[in-house]
Amino acid sequence: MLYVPPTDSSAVPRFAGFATFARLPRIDEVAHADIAVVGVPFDAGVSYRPGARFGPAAVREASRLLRPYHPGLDVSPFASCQVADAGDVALNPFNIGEAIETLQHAAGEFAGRGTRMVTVGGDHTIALPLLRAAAAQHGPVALLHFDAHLDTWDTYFGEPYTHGTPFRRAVEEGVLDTSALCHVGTRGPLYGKRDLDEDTRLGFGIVTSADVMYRGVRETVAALRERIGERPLYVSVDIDVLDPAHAPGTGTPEAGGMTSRELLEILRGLRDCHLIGADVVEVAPAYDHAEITAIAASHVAYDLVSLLALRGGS
Ligand SMILES: N=C(N)NCCCC(=O)O
Ligand SMILES: [Zn+2]
Ligand SMILES: [Zn+2]
Repeated sequence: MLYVPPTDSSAVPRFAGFATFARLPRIDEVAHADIAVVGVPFDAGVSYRPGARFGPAAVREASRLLRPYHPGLDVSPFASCQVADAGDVALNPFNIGEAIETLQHAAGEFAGRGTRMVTVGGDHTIALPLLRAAAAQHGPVALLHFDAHLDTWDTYFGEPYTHGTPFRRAVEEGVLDTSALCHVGTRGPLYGKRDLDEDTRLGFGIVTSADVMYRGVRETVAALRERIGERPLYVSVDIDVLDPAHAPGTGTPEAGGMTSRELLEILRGLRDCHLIGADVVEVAPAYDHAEITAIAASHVAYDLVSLLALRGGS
């Protein structure tokens, strides 16, 4: 099967032309997309620095240098199935509830067309509607949540739908398989010890940023694979899981984070898992330097696309 490839960077310089993710075709240029990279420029759910609404554009711009073969996974993701850039889902920036509904509906439409999504945010609020849509298709899903933060807090200023609360809502709504949930890269001060107790009660395991350092990537991957098993898996990557040295351009940075090398290697360790969808969120380019964060996020998205592509067009 021949798939519409990205623009050939030896024919058209990679700094020329429209910035689609990895220079992929737009979704309207292909008959069918097996995998779509979807931007969600939305940041009305943030508790500190705003700006993640500009994340998708920055990640696309930073993705021009990606190449078509992934040696770590031994896959050419754009040749093993049709991958396309679906542009952005336009959400109401003044109404979080409506924005969540709109994204859930859009994600359901991708699923209905047989297109798996790698979503580029946007703040972490968007994980909730994406998980709802994933569960509508697969039943409650396993979740690996890469983040400095738990994002299982209850409310902010009395509001239930924020970037600090999506995974508590997801558990309450029954869209997650509570036997297969884990945060990875957690660190930094909390509001109280109760945060951890409540998080455990919701069903989450935690591999902290320090655990990754002490155990190393191999042991970390083994523990995660054990927890996830064969279940349909959703991966949510908050770019602030990386140390601010590796991802300064984000809204709620915390010192002591993982390196981008650790994160990418852990993701590659998930090659045998049944990944059904993923997101990369919280890139806020206004605080970035030399595209460090956007480049890291573009590589994370490329790895997630590659993991999905390992299963071909299915
Ligand atoms: N970056 C995300 N998703 N959440 C951080 C919320 C931390 C806080 O405001 O206390
Ligand atoms: Zn975070
Ligand atoms: Zn988060």
